Amino acid sequence: MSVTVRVPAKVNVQLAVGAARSDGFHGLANVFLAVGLYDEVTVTPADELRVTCAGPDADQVPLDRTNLAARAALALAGRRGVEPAVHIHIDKDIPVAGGMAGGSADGAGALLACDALWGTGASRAELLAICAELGSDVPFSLVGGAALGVGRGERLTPLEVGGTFHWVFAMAARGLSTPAVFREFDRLAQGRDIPEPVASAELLEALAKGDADALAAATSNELQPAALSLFPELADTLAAGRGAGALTALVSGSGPTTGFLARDAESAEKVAEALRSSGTCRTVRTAAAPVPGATVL
Ligand SMILES: C[C@@](CO)(OP(=O)(O)O)[C@H](O)COP(=O)(O)OP(=O)(O)OC[C@H]1O[C@@H](n2ccc(N)nc2=O)[C@H](O)[C@@H]1O
Ligand SMILES: Nc1ncnc2c1ncn2[C@@H]1O[C@H](COP(=O)(O)OP(=O)(O)O)[C@@H](O)[C@H]1O
Repeated sequence: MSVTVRVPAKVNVQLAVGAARSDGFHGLANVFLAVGLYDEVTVTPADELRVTCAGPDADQVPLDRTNLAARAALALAGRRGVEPAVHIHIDKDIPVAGGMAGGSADGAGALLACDALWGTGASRAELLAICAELGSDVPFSLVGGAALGVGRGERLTPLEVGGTFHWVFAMAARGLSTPAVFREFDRLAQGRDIPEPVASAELLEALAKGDADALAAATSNELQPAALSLFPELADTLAAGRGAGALTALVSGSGPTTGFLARDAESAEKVAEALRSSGTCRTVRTAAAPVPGATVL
């Protein structure tokens, strides 16, 4: 018997970043949108905990106990006094170290899958608490849709979305480390006053109305200058997408994946084609949003 869970990637339509806290994390106003690019996590009873991974970026995924899926299984088993004897297989389609929360998706997916496989019957609140221990982005991978994350991004309020948004994502030739991007943010912020991060009222209204033009006008990512400082070539990718008619172009979270909001599916295909022939990125994908969070198939 096995259980498979499908989990989406995310893009941050707003990422407001506060000053570094004493625990090393940064306070955020993080507006997440779940997008239709997915990893699938399958768990099967086995003699001992084992992780395997398939997909274009599989060689970059750790298969030891640092894998977020393994950590999720261990965390649930530890709390519930269950042996973590499970084979976790990840079918990976979300780019690795791309700023789209692929590892977080696998953590949330493994948690939900193990809960179903072992019949632990953990409450939603308990699952969310384990997710928050695993990483700041992991709770959102469980809930999906759209949400505002505050604290370090783990305290979520679901948001209403009044329509479908059409996105194009350009994957870069190499990854960017999230802690390195936050460190670069701190370096660039030295000597400046950093305001408390707050969600933009215009942005929340644009989401609620499903208004792509208004959303494009309101998107912002305060990690973007840091990501561009570490990976300057991303500016060429952003320019290529803008030139092809994207309503807005931004770095996704800590990057280096870049996201382009298009007016409709047809325009998204045009932007994708232009990015493919621009020679400024590794692969290009289109995806609609929002989509549900981790789901047992
Ligand atoms: C930036 C964001 C935006 O959604 O995601 P990515 O774009 O990397 O996917 C997130 O804040 C990343 O969340 P996640 O990848 O879960 O990070 P965590 O494992 O919790 O933390 C990794 C490291 O990032 C830094 N970090 C993370 C979150 C936060 N609010 N402040 C931080 O300073 C810390 O250095 C921390 O040690
Ligand atoms: N299941 C997983 N999939 C991908 N990366 C993982 C996983 N578990 C742990 N990692 C580690 O997390 C790092 C960040 O990966 P990822 O979550 O894909 O990117 P991001 O934090 O930029 O969204 C990787 O470089 C890898 O070392």
